[in-house]
Amino acid sequence: MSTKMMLMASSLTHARPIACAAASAFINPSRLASQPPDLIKWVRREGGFVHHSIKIAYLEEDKPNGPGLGLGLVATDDIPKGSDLITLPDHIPLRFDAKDGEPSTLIDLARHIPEELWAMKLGVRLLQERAIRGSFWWPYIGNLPETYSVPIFFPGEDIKNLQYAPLLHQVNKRCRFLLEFEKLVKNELETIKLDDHPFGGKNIDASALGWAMSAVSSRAFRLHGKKHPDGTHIDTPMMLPLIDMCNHSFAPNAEIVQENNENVLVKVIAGAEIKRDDQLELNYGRLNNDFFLMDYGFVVPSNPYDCIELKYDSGLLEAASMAAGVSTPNFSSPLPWQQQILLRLNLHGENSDLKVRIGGSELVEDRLLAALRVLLSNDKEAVEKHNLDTLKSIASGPPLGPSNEAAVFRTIIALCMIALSHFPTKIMEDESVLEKTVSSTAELAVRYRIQKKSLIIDAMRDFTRRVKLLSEKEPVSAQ
Ligand SMILES: C[S@@+](CC[C@H](N)C(=O)[O-])C[C@H]1O[C@@H](n2cnc3c(N)ncnc32)[C@H](O)[C@@H]1O
Repeated sequence: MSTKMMLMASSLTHARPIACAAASAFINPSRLASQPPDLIKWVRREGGFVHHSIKIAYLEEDKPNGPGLGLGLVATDDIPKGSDLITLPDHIPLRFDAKDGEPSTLIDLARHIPEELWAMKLGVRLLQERAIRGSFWWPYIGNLPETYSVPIFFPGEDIKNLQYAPLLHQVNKRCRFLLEFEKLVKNELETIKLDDHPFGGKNIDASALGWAMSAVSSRAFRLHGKKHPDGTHIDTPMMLPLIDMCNHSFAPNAEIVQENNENVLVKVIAGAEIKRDDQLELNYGRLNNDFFLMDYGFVVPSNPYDCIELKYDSGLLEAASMAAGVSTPNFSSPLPWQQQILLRLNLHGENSDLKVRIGGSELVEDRLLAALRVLLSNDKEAVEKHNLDTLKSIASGPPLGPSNEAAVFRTIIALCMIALSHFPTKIMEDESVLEKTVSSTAELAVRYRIQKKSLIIDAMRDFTRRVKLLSEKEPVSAQ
């Protein structure tokens, strides 16, 4: 990683007027208001419903996956499955609703935000409300954390400590965007009259923008917003006060339901029986740990959706197949019929998508599996007997025979070994780092990289077991 990137990242940790406080405050992030307003009372006063057996509580639980849970919703009594827990009327969620055709500096600024950073778009809206004295949303905003444990706020050294190139690339990209956007915001607002200033004349720097982007990425939900003329709905990211106090679980006991009711926009119901003192948990989605860390600031241990990303590259595949003892010239010069299949897999050609995944419950991305099966076979007729779906499926057994399948799995094991060798430290060394006293950001970075390495090792184990099973069925040659 370049020094430039570390500098950029660390520059976001500077606290300025509207800003995100230093990364060291992650352990117990305080709220924007020193004495935050009562959010439950506010939601009820505004016509929302909150189940009488719910409270907001500080969860001291020492989670081994991040800086702690912070606040959460907890049941003060047993709640039966199916009960309504929270309902919010339409005017409570905070969204970026540009009125058609109406000129606005905020809309002009939002035009410069790439689609993938949608959280920044809603983030500028949040900053606008944060700057308004007496904003309708202040009871909500005052309850937001002052800091976020996302990598854009890590000191440069701890970004480096993540050790995983695809994530470093994403963090770098976000930091670069924030610094560029800071300049653009300054330019656009330099000569604006105070009355038209979207942030009440306040200075908005990269740190403030990063705070807002993280507040949104860690708390917003995508719901059906306005209707298209054809009746379908536009998915709109919204901040859902109080509902966003629910923490994440892949086995949640609460669910978000969108109503077709004029007065209620969204509600949360008990998806399972909830016992007294249980936390109310929602599923944030089938995300890998890169997204959990970048958007939410924590990692999920043994996350079934975690994976590693590789570039489909002939040099890399050649090296892996050679290490696996199954080398073939087909990776660098595929035969014309093989090339046709690579085209259909979108691994060849102009608009190809060369990012492929290994690990997690999917084990190996289906496109990579099919490509390896095809390239490690010289039997055109045998390949053409199968449709693409069969070639992509790991569950349907070895379509091109056990020895082809074993060669494929060995190549994947070698790819895993190459990926593992790119991490500068071993898991044992990482674990010994965690035994020492380290900063919360260093700890989070080390926990993240341990999870990445563990998933690679798990995938290698799984494929080794599969090779063994295949060799029990039929003696497998090295070729
Ligand atoms: C939607 S908010 C939930 C409320 C939040 N705990 C708070 O204090 O405001 C999401 C944030 O909660 C924390 N969080 C949620 N689920 C978690 C989990 N399973 N493990 C660790 N932290 C979690 C993370 O900081 C995340 O960014």
